[in-house]
Amino acid sequence: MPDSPREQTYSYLGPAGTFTEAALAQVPEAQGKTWRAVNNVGEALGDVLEGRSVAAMIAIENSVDGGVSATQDALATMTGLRIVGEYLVSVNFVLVARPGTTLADVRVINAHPVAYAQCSRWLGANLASHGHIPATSNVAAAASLFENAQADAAIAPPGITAHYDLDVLAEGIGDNPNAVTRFVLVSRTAPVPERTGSDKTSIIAELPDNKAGRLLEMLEQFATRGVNMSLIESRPIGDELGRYRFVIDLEGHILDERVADALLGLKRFSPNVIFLGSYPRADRARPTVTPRYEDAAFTDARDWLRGLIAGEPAA
Ligand SMILES: O=C(O)C(=O)Cc1ccccc1
Repeated sequence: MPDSPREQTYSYLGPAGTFTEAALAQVPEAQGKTWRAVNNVGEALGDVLEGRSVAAMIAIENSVDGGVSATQDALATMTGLRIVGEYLVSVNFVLVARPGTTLADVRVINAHPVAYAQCSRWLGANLASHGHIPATSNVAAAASLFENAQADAAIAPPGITAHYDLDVLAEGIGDNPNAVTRFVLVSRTAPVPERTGSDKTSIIAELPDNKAGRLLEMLEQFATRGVNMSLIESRPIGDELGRYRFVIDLEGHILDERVADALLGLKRFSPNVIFLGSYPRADRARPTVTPRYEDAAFTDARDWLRGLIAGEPAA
C-alpha cells in the first residue's frame, strides 16, 4: 500500500539551503519524500502533531551559543512529541549582499538570531555600528535582500550563492570555525527504538519547590546511578520570576537499567517530567559505564531482594 501523504512528508526550517535542510539530508528514510519548508520551529512541530508530516527536523543546540531556546520551549509545551534521531551539521557563515554592494555600504544586517549570535566577534571588529533585523532562517535572511529590503547585507550559509545571485562580502565570519549545530528529528509519540549501545535520552524536568538544595537533589538521581549528562540548561517556566525547568540530555537509553532507575527516582521527585525520547547518538560514542551501574548489577540486586522476600537461603 502506498504511504499516506503524512508518511511522505518531512517538515524543516526553510527555504531550501538552510543548515536544517542539510541535517534532513542525513536522514535515510527522508530521501525521495516530500520536504515541507516552514518558517519556525512551532510550525514544524505543529505539522507533526496535526498530521501534515511524519517528522520535523529542528535545531536544538549549537556549540557556540548553547541551546536553541525556541526549540526547548516548544518541546516543553507541545505534548505528544518524541525525538527519534540526532544529527550534527558543521556551520560557518558568509556575509552576502546584492551585487555591487561593498562592505563600506553595509549599515543594516539581516540574520537569523542564532547565526547573528555566532558572528558577534567578526561583526564587532568589522561592522561595529551595524543594525540587525532578525530573519526566520539563514536562507530567509539572504532572500530578504530581494524583497522590499531594509537590510544591506545578510548572514547566510556558504552554499547560498547556489540559490541566489548575491556577492560574498566576507567568508568564515563565525566566531568559531569548528562550530557545530545539533539537530533532532521529532515524530509523534511512538514506542522507543531499540538500544544501540550509543544512545541519548532527553528529558525536561521541574523542581518540586524553591527550597535549598533542590537542584542538587535532582542531579543526585543521575549521579547515584552513574548516569552522565551531556547537556543541562535552565529555561524560565514563564509564570513568575525564579521558576525554571531544566532541559537535560543523559548518556544512555531508557532501556538501560541505570537510566530507567534514574528516571524512576526523578519521577518520584519532580512534579513534572517530560520524556522527550531515547535515540541513537549522532557521534556514535559509547559511554563508559562503571561495573556497578551496568544492567547486570541492577538485575542481580533485584534478584537478591526477591530472594530475601521469598526466604531463600543466602547464596
Ligand atoms: O537551518 C538554518 O539555516 C537556520 O536558519 C537555523 C540555524 C541557525 C544557526 C545555526 C544553525 C541553524
